[in-house]
Amino acid sequence: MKPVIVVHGGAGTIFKDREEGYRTGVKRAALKGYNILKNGGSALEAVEEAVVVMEDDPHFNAGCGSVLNEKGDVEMDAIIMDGKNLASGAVSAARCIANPIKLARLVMEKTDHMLLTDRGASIFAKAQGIPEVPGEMLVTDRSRERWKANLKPESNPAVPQIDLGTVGAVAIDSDGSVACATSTGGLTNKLVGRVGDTACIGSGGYADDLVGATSTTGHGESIMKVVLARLVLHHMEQGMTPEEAADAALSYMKERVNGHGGVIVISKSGGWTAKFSTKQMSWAAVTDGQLQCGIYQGENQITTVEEALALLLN
Ligand SMILES: NC(=O)C[C@H](N)C(=O)O
Repeated sequence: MKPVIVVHGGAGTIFKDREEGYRTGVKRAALKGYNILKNGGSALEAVEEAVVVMEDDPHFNAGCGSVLNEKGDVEMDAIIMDGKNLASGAVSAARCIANPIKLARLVMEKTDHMLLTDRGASIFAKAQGIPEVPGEMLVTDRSRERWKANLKPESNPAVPQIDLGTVGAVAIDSDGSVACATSTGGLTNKLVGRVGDTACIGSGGYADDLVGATSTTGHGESIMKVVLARLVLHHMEQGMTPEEAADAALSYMKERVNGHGGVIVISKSGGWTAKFSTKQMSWAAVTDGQLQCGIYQGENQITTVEEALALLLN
């Protein structure tokens, strides 16, 4: 099987001055994951590392760069899933760690559980030797400004949600195994303790070697109502291509609950797509030595991996 990785940097509206940062970020993440796959690494490893790259990049709403809750704090959700055996691990309302996706993987591998939240996630992180980082280190000037602006009585609650920026990855490795990973700071000015779609299996992501894998982004409460990731896979089980399945699931979410978002999808045969019902979604994919990337509907910039690497290193 030819390895493939697809990543997203969130669905929503990306402001012009931030486009380049998003493009570079998703390309870097996809190349990192692809390199792992090319060297015989597993899909699970590839999606985790790709997500770590974006959690560490302050452009994205995950890890450093996460949006702030109503109290001005970062609380993060993340999930990882292995298509081989349907194992998954997740954390919600996780605080003061750099890479929630790593903690999610430890939940999967070191506990009998699938989701740890808030204080429990912190206790577990400490027990696993994950360094605590001061919450402030995850906060960018931009997220603080937006948080403050949204506290003003005249602020429009719909506006803060337009540039989302959750991150995710799906991959298939040379053994034909699939995996997904998704990580987010959630929604700006959310209530303390709000658990979003990202931490919930079937909503924020799903992976099954018998079908394929999906990672989602968008309005979490809508995604949870339609269990978006599992819905995409359900459509593929019924014979749809990744593209048809993504379109059908996103249309259903729009029509049924007026929800918008995006998905990246990979099938068990290596077919893939990146689709969104928002104005934009940053995404990148690597397969066959070729990197593809886009932000706008219908956009697909294609370069060779060598060209992309040369540009990124400059
Ligand atoms: N940016 C996003 O995708 C937000 C995320 N789905 C949430 O609602 O927590």
